[in-house]
Amino acid sequence: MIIQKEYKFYAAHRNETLKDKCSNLHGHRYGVRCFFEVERDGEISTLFGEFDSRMEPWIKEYYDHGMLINVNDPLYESLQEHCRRTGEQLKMKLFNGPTSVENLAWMLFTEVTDMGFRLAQLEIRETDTSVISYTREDWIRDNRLFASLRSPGAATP
Ligand SMILES: Nc1nc2c(c(=O)[nH]1)N=C([C@H](O)[C@H](O)COP(=O)(O)OP(=O)(O)OP(=O)(O)O)CN2
Repeated sequence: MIIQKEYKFYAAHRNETLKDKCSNLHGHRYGVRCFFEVERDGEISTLFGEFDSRMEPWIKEYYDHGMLINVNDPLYESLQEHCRRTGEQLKMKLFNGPTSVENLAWMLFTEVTDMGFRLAQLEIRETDTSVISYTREDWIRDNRLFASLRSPGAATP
């Protein structure tokens, strides 16, 4: 059985590897739709609130009103320097590669799995017109790819 739950967060990012408008610092309202695989145990399976009580604080702490940033992006060095100089603590979610929605999907799939939930699929909406569907098979394939490259697509927090 599948339970769908939807979450959202607002974050800044840029994709410095794309030499177009996407390399400008900008923001999105990211939509995250989770497809949780659950087993019925009597009247119900997993309470909706069990998902929310893990997912909502996580998204709020690590993603919401933060900045997704590739540690290899020269901007990251400048932001670190800014934090050192001013003492400000900017919320940055670190990626070991471009902050593409594909890498975001891998990162979120890994984190949700680490929480103990079993995902069949994630859908990530970046814009009004662009949504990616990321399945368990995609995640397994990416894990193999990143292991062979010895460099994960995204860093854990
Ligand atoms: N495969 C991917 N393609 C693109 C990604 C991505 O992560 N994976 N990201 C971007 C940009 O970051 C961009 O912010 C979104 O681009 P785009 O859909 O072109 O933006 P629009 O303003 O045109 O959105 P509309 O909703 O169509 O107005 C680009 N591609």
